[in-house]
Amino acid sequence: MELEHFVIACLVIFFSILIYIGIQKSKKSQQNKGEQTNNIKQEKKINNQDLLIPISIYFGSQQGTAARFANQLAEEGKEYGFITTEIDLNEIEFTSEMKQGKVGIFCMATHGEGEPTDNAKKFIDWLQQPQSSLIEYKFTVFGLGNRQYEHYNKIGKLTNELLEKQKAVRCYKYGEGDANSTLEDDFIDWKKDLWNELKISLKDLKKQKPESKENSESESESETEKQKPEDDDNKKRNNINSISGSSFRLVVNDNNQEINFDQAQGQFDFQTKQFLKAKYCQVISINQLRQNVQDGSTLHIILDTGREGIEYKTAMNLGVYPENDDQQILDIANYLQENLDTIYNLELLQQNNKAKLPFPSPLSVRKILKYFVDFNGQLMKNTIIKLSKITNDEKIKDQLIHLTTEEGKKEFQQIVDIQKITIFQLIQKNNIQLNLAQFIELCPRISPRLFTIASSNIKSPQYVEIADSLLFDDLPDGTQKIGLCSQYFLNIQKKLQQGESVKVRVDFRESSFKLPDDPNKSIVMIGPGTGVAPFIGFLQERQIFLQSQLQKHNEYILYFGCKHENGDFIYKDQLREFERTNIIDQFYTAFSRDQEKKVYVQDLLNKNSQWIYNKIKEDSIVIYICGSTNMGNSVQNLIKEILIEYGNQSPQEVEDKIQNMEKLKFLIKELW
Ligand SMILES: Cc1cc2nc3c(=O)[nH]c(=O)nc-3n(C[C@H](O)[C@H](O)[C@H](O)COP(=O)(O)O)c2cc1C
Repeated sequence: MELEHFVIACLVIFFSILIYIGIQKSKKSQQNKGEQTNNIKQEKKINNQDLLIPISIYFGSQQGTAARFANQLAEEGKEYGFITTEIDLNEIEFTSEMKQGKVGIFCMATHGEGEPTDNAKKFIDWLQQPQSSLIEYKFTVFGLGNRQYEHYNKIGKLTNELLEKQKAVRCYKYGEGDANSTLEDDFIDWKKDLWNELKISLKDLKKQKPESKENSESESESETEKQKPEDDDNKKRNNINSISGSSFRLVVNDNNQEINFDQAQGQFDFQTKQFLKAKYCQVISINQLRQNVQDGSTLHIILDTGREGIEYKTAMNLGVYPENDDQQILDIANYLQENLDTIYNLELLQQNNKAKLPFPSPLSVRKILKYFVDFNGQLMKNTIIKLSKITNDEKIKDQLIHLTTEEGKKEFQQIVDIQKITIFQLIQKNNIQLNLAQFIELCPRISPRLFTIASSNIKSPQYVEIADSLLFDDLPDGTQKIGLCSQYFLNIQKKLQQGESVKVRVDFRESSFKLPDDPNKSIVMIGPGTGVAPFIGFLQERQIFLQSQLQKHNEYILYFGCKHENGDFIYKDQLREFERTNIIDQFYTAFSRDQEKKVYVQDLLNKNSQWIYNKIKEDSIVIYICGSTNMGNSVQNLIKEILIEYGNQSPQEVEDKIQNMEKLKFLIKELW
């Protein structure tokens, strides 16, 4: 009997322990889940009624990342009860926007060689002058840069320093991110406490009443809904119930009339605005520039700018707006249960005069997907979070959120960095049901791809030439992923071969590569691979110049490098002809893999170090470096070593000398 009691007592204790462990485990897992959600949403939100402080989120962006970050902050800020508006720095009057009582968050990318983006140039100039309006203005800055560049995040840092110098008041710490590795994580880390700290540091600022202009999103949305009653049938036809935070909806247009891009009016997303300003050029030809394509492929593309309207300059940059592949567009339309020919009108949901449209309308599904939705780009955590809000399947929701957490970091890297999964693949894999408007809101717009023009406007004012080294990523399953623009040009090449006429949308941008004003200055051009492109234009120009000159006053020296003389020696015949006809005075070639010991352009340059030193000392040369950042950094380091060795100068003196050469445009770089 006693034994029986003892056994029962033991069992009770055993099961109690089991139950206790179970409860603790479940508590812990709930806590973990809570923590994950909190990580995403930050410490939760403030009451809309309490705080409606307007915050402007400015961006200096070239290719759209800073604009995307600004948009993300604007959406998040609204969730926290602020009245946030993202603003292109090119579109405002600074003195009236930036003054005491106002708040600005600046997302600033650095471009060129430590330069502001095109849309931030005027702002940086303005900020460098004394501005009394900035006294007591509240600000914070996040810089976007890439550590491979010498002037890492120069513009983010400069904006931050100048605002401080102008006696503006910091309301949150400065942050910056590295596009070479951890940009989005750096951004997430920086903004972790942003909204909660702003809540404290801005508490004394003038608030706006909820019913006044640019209302909070939920209110404006319901207002719009009130204005546009819809029956069920209509709702189905109009297809769209967008994700939370959505700014527009799509309504079927029965007139079947698409908009002509040149007549588009309204306020558009940063990249859509750039797209609409761009112009179409006819493609004349696309040919292979390499001798063999075993190791890769480089295409030579000739475009006709038309006889009037478009003017370009030698070695300018050309922005190409690639289009999505037709088969992919069809697959996506099928998945979204859309007909490619359906034409939609786009209607803003918010009564906000600063809201931006993602594309002009009326427009067909085909064209929306073709021109305005980047579904092939690198997946960002913010996109995955948005996707998790769309699915109703809790398990998938959790899996998606997990990917964006610290614990899911390895999986994220595997899926995004290694497998290079796209947003559409992720949607398909998880069988997530969504509509076209949701898909558009998930994806960024397509960024222009920048090329340095490889022709001279003096030799051929009507025709622009570029070289595109095609981008292929090897995937773990043995297949390859091809870059959007590479696929685009290959598709065009096929169409041309079939006799079709094709146009591409392009714009022209200033570059720092200009020939010296002084015709007596010699130039050293260092451009391995497609880095040789701007020098083709320079050499064409010299050819024309020398035809009318009896005597040369300077020298043109070219350093070119590639893997094999009979493989990837692009522009080979043209360059050899320039050499033969003395358009190039000295031509040095480094074929890195044609002999046992690898040789690069910097090795050849090193052999001529005494000559280079003498010329730098006399200020009689301009050195141009074009190509990869790695190569550019190695060449620049070599120049520093030469100055130290022959000039007997200290490292600091050499740094100053290099800076001065860059300032005087005796050393000009274009690296990517
Ligand atoms: C042509 C080119 C030049 C760049 N120059 C710099 C630079 O000098 N310093 C730097 O920190 N980052 C530089 N970057 C990196 C960009 O700042 C970074 O990629 C950023 O995320 C781009 O933002 P955006 O897409 O808004 O233009 C450069 C990028 C490109 C493509």
